[in-house]
Amino acid sequence: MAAPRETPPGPAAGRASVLRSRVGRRILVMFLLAAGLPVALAAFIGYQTLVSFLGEQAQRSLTRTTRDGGMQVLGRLLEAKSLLETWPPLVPAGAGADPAHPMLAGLSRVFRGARWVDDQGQVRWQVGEIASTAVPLSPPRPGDAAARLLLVPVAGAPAPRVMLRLAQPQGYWLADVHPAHLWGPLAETAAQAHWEVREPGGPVLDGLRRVAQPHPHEAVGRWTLFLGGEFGATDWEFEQHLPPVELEFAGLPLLRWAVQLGAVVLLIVVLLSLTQIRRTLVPLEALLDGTRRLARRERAEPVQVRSSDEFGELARSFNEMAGRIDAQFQSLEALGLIDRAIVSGHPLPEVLDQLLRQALLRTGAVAAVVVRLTGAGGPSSRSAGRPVLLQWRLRQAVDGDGGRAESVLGETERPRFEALEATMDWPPAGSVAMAWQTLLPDTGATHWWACPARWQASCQAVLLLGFMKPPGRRRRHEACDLRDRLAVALAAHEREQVLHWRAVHDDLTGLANRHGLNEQLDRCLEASTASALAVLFIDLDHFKDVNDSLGHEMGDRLLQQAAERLQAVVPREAVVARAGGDEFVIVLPQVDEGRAAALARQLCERLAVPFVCGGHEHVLGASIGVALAPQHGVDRATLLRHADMAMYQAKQGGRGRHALFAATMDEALSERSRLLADLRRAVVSDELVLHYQPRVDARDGCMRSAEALVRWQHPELGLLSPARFIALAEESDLIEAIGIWVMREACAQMARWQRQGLVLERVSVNVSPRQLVSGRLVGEVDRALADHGVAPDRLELEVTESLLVGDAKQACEQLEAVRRRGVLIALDDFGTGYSSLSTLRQLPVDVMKVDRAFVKDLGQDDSALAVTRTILTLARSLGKHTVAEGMETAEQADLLRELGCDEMQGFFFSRPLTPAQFEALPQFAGAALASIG
Ligand SMILES: Nc1nc2c(ncn2[C@@H]2O[C@H](COP(=O)(O)OP(=O)(O)OP(=O)(O)O)[C@@H](O)[C@H]2O)c(=O)[nH]1
Repeated sequence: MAAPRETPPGPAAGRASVLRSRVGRRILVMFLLAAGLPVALAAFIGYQTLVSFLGEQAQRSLTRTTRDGGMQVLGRLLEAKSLLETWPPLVPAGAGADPAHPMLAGLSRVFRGARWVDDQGQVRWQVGEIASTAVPLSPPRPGDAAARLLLVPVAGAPAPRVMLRLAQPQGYWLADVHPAHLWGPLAETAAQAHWEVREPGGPVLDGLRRVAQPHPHEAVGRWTLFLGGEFGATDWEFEQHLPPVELEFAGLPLLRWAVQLGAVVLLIVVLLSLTQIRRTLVPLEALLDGTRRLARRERAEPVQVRSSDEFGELARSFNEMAGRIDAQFQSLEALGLIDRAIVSGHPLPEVLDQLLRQALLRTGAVAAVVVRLTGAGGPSSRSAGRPVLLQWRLRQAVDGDGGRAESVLGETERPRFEALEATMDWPPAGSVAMAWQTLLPDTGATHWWACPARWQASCQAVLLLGFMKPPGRRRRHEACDLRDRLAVALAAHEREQVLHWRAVHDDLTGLANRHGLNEQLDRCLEASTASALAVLFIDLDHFKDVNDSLGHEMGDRLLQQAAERLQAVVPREAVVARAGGDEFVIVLPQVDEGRAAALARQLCERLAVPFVCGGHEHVLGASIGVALAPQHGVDRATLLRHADMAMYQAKQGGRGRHALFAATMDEALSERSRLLADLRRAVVSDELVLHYQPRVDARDGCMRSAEALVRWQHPELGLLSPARFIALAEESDLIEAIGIWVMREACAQMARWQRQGLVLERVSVNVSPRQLVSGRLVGEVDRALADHGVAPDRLELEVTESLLVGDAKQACEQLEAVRRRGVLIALDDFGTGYSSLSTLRQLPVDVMKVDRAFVKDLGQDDSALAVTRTILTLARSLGKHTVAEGMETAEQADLLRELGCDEMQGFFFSRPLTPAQFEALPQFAGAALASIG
């Protein structure tokens, strides 16, 4: 293929390009070969035939002239013979003496010499010279021919002498034939040819001058002269050699003629072929150029081929195809622009406007309208569920602004739109004008075509196109393409909206999530620079218990109910969000402190109303912290943090209430966070220590066991009691790690004492309900006992009644498992809880500890004595071992002993002691402790 050229070829360029085109050259060469070869072949064959014919002719003529030459030589011989015959047999008198005798003159012209020899062999007469030495002078023998030619070689001569012997009645003639006379006829033509005369196989006879260098291709004419009859001699062979020049010259005109003819033929062929090639190539070039332009996606100019043959037909088809492809390119380009706008997330109105413009341009419509049927404006929109006349554009203002009314159509329009398949003349002619048409300016359309844009089987929208006359198939096809884009654009927009909605909303409650809260709070803060704004941080009280006791599903339902209650209470303009877990945040724009506090109170009351879930009532309540902008903060983070602090304060203050943020809270909370961080470090860096408080047998005052109590040796604050950090640990989940550490350390200490020979029956440690919730208690107990080689019955675990609030079943199962190993379980703070007797009865406990609240009033308050008695009686009736704690006086000890308590513990006997102090107790050896208080 020819290399692509940039300039489009005109007719002149088309002509010039005939020889530049490879195809053109190839065809031309083919034509030339097709015509030239036969001409050349014919010329060659003709020439050869002619040359051969002329050669034959020449040969024939040569043979003829050779024969003529031979015949002339024969004539000379005959002349010589007749001359001798006419000579008288006797030498005429005086003849020999007179050299001017006319006979002698004739004789000397023919012979070089002649001699008459008589019968006796006497030379009677001689004229001229005869080479007598070389001549056999023998007389003719009888029977010899009268005339005889003799060839007499002469030393040094180029040819033998030709002698003629003629017998006469009294003698004979011997004459030496003059070579000039004999070979004269041949010598006349010696300028063009040369002759050779010889006897067969003999030497050359003629003695004529020879061409020095014979021509290699000379022509030769041969003829044999019979001499046997007349002269009794051997035949002479005549050869005439002629150079070939004459023959070639004879063929030249023909050659010239043939060349000229061939040239004329070739010229005609070239002209004809060029004409034909041009007729083929010019349309081909035009088509090729058209194809290239099409490939370059340049605007398709029709290919100009003015002929009615196949090329004309091809050009017409090509133009048609190019037109279609061009239209498709443009369509694809337009669709590509729309696609790009969709993919790059351009705003929906922009995408729709682009689409409507293209609809007008590509379909020839005078009006293009989008009616949206689904998702129009989101669930809260006034148009929800009703068709919306979303956007339109008219041909008469294609470059101006389009219309974007978002006009909501009547509910009755929906079924009409939904029932649509792509239809022409919709609504049918003559029907009442549709409501949507009245919302548009005058479009001038006489026919409407509706294309329903479906997405996942639901009709999202309808693209309505108004025409002046019914559109053709191609235009309808274009409309369908645009309709598909419309479906995609709307679906993408909707998906975007859903994704955004999901990103800023909480799935469970439908409220704003933390991201949504951040967005909206920022927006409110921007809008309320001048006015006040309140942030309410709400945390449900003891919500975890609901989860633990009823499961997460119930917890979820309860969160939903709480969210509904919040929304029902707050004003319309408030933002309600779920910040996470059981935490909600309400942003109240334009409220003062009093209004915010009143609303917080109202919310507390509302949330304190029991929730009904799963057929049961649940009392929850909430703690609310209130922070106000601008006095408590002007940015989102500060306001939320301060509201959270206030909420914490409300929790600390007893829950079910609200608290307004105060600057001091910040201080307290900062300290709390510092302490929490220190505690986290303390657990891993051995800052915790155990002190042991002896427990004394009420009967004999001997120390039987001890309670391990944790202390924190803070590097800066000194030794801290559990009251300073256990609550913090409980809130932060550090309690489990602390509980495990306490149990392991107590076992380790027991093992050390054991190795020292110090005997203690049991050590008791406190177990947090959270240790039971985690489900790891049994494993940790096993590991602690095994690691330190302590018998299970030397360990006692103290639990509180609060374990029954959560998943009591799981807690009891774990305690039962521990108990089966021989470890004792003590119920701490017995009497302060609310457990029913039947529940208590089922608890897997061995020991019941009477709370110090009852013990401390013994001897001062009769009711305390009554309660303590009841508790001890109850415990005994259940078969439990009893321990009373908080013993501070001897009176209390006496009373408890009287009431039948098994063991006692308190300052009266001993404060909690370090291991070293504990080891130093003399009672460790079994003495009564009563005396050491
Ligand atoms: N059902 C349910 N529970 C959740 C969800 N998100 C968090 N929680 C639980 O909600 C509880 C919130 O814990 P806290 O607020 O610390 O516990 P609380 O019992 O309310 O304690 P106070 O706030 O001190 O009264 C945790 O147990 C979480 O596991 C949720 O989406 N659904």
